[in-house]
Amino acid sequence: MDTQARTTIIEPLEGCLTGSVHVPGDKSISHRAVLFAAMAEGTTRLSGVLDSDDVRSSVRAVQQLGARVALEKMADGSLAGGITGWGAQGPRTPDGPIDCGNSGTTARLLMGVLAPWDIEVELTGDESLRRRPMARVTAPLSRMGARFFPEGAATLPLTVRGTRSLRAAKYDSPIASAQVKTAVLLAGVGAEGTTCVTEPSPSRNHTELMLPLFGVPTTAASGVAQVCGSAPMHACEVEVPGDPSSAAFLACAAALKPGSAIQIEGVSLNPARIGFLRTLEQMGVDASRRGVSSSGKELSGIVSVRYCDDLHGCEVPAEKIASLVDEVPALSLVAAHARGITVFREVGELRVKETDRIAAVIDGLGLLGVNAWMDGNDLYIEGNPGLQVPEGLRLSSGGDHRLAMTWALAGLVSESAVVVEDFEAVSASYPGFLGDIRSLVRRA
Ligand SMILES: O=C(O)C1=C[C@@H](OP(=O)(O)O)[C@@H](O)[C@H](O)C1
Ligand SMILES: C=C(OP(=O)(O)O)C(=O)O
Repeated sequence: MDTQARTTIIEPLEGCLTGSVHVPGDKSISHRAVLFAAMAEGTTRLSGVLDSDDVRSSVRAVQQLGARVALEKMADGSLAGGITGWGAQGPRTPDGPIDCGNSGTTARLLMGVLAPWDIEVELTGDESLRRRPMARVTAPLSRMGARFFPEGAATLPLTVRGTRSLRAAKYDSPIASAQVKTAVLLAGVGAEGTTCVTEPSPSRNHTELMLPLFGVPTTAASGVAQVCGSAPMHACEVEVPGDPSSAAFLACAAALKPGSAIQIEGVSLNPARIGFLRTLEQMGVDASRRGVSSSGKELSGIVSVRYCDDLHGCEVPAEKIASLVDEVPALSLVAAHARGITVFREVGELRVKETDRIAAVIDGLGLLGVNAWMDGNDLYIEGNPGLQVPEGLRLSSGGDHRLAMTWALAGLVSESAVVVEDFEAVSASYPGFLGDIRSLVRRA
């Protein structure tokens, strides 16, 4: 690998992928573990926390708000240690704005964390985060009594003004978003009465599974997530399993690289997160999972994936998109190598992630010689079995970690190198991606 002026040359893998690997901690669960520990009374012990730029944004934020963080880097690269929360005393007013960096989860969840306190905090982020929609969270929180400035602000920077007299709410979310659901539920933890959220299809449920560990009465049944406030949160122990969204990149690599057969160990097998395995299976891939342990109600285990020499297109229905929302770029690359057409229904949300991932996938696959298009909010990909990347191909991540890994994958499984601009964006979620994938290479 050569790095020059923010471009990285990704050389093809010199052999198939075999053996076992552990992926780093789950990003969604790490954010929640850090934020909930900061909200709680006492010292929460955490292990397996992902050390990435996005999670560091959450860690810095809670430090600015008065939580005491004593996390250390472990030999396996994870963070472990204690976080002593502000508990009943509440967060303190930070010295200046809180910079959420590139992390949508940090910004949106913090709004819910701050809403039930008499505090004014300015939130901001990098160029990408300052373009992303925030009204989806400010609207329900405003109905509960929180205020946001400038009045009507729909993007960062904005100032949250919370209130101790926050009202509980019943919120029928128009989108399946775990960030929206979590922000409302966290606000509800500090409001008197029952706060509940419904959504059009199930989004990831890590919040509902973790809040009871911190002593918050929480239920989730028949599509309704509910908390009873106001509830004091107390310290507990949280063990973070491996990230299925990171595992998905290794799984897609194994499915595409001839001769490969890998096991990914210690991965979260939360059904709301492993839609990518079902989609790979539908495309003909031998992909399986085996649960071996659990932390609280989060199951984790081993994912096994083998190379597939007869990939075929499939249809992913709208109600399954939330279970693989961050994996659509990587799965699109697999679809680009498959026979026939793959369609991902109702993926309009991808337009407002770190980049417009729809435009990026269509443009990037176009440069690979693969036809992809949108019809309404459905993404279509017409695969090309035997696809090889053209010599000298240059693709840009646009600063988006999922695209950095998707375009790297295009080169890793091909016969020619690919130049990826701004590959460093991987540090948002999976700084060790290239090292992990190369650790699986066995020369023929
Ligand atoms: O709650 C979370 O941890 C996340 C929810 C999803 O976003 P939305 O809530 O916007 O769907 C996902 O894309 C993001 O990577 C993490
Ligand atoms: C969309 C993502 O994260 P966030 O919304 O936290 O920036 C992602 O990790 O792909």
